[in-house]
Amino acid sequence: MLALIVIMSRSSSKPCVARVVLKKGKTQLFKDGSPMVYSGAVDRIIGRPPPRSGDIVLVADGAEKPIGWGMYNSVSMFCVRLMQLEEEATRDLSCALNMEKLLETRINEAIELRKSLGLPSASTNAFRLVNSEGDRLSGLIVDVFGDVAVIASSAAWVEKYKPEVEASVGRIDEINYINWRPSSEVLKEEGLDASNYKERDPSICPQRTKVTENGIFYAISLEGQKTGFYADQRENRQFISTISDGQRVLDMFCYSGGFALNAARGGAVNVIGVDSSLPAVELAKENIVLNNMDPGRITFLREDASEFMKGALSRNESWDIVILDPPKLAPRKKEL
Ligand SMILES: C[S@@+](CC[C@H](N)C(=O)[O-])C[C@H]1O[C@@H](n2cnc3c(N)ncnc32)[C@H](O)[C@@H]1O
Repeated sequence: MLALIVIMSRSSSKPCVARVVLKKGKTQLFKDGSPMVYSGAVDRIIGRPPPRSGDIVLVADGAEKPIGWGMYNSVSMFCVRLMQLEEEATRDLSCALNMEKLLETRINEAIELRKSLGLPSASTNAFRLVNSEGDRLSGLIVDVFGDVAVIASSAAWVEKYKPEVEASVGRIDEINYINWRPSSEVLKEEGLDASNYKERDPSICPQRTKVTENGIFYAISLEGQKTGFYADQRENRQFISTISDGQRVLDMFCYSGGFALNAARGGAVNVIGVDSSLPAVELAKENIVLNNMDPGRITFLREDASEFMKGALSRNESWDIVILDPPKLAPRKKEL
């Protein structure tokens, strides 16, 4: 049974959902779960009037049989972000072709999954609640820092459904503040000019917050890099604390000092953190004070990584442990 066609025929409010028909041999990738339907995979689009950016569309195989539905974008190289596959819609019709309901369901699933992983826990109140494709919400990231949720949007549909996303996240008991952070550069490629979008409203969300992770406190600037904190390195940061006793440690690309602080807490005799960003280094220095650490054993320097390494080489300096957590070296093809 084709659940999506049944829904369409029953619902007078969705009378003309266009169909994006894939080229022969191009469907498996999407049936297997990749949500980004790139333009090169599309054979034709059926629908009068043709779909506009932000419309819900069906994605169909070469025989025009729907394999799922998603959000259309006429500008992006990903012309559809698949939101739900046909088989899932067949199992539970409640979310089929219904973005509001689907969003609420997916975000609730993400909350339950994190709870099953023990997040938040006694050892941390900083974690990624929604991880874009990983939680089948391509383009949406939600990080939780204590009672603040930072929402990073990198898809046009996320901006379109901003009120619904905020409402779903706002229903979480622990959350008192929401900070919306559009990824301007990526959204440009989605056809949105996000350069003048208002970010944090200081009367609604503070500029700073504080979290704890593995017994270390971190000041977070909600205007800082990405969402403000690299929650993904939690386990690696903790690992460093277990191998640092008596070691000399270099934390290259240190941001707010996470690896360095863990090394110092783990008994390192000397720790240096290096980052080219002044706000990052200031935050890292603030975190030394916040954690009552000995400033004689831990130093943060604002310097370019290559320059620092050239200097270290000429000074014949070496370390027992070197952590390298660099930014993307070639974020896009043209920079290769
Ligand atoms: C992925 S983040 C590091 C996150 C950090 N390890 C943590 O656990 O929070 C990469 C860092 O590299 C810094 N960075 C970028 N280019 C740099 C360069 N040329 N030299 C030094 N630092 C750089 C950025 O400012 C950013 O803080």
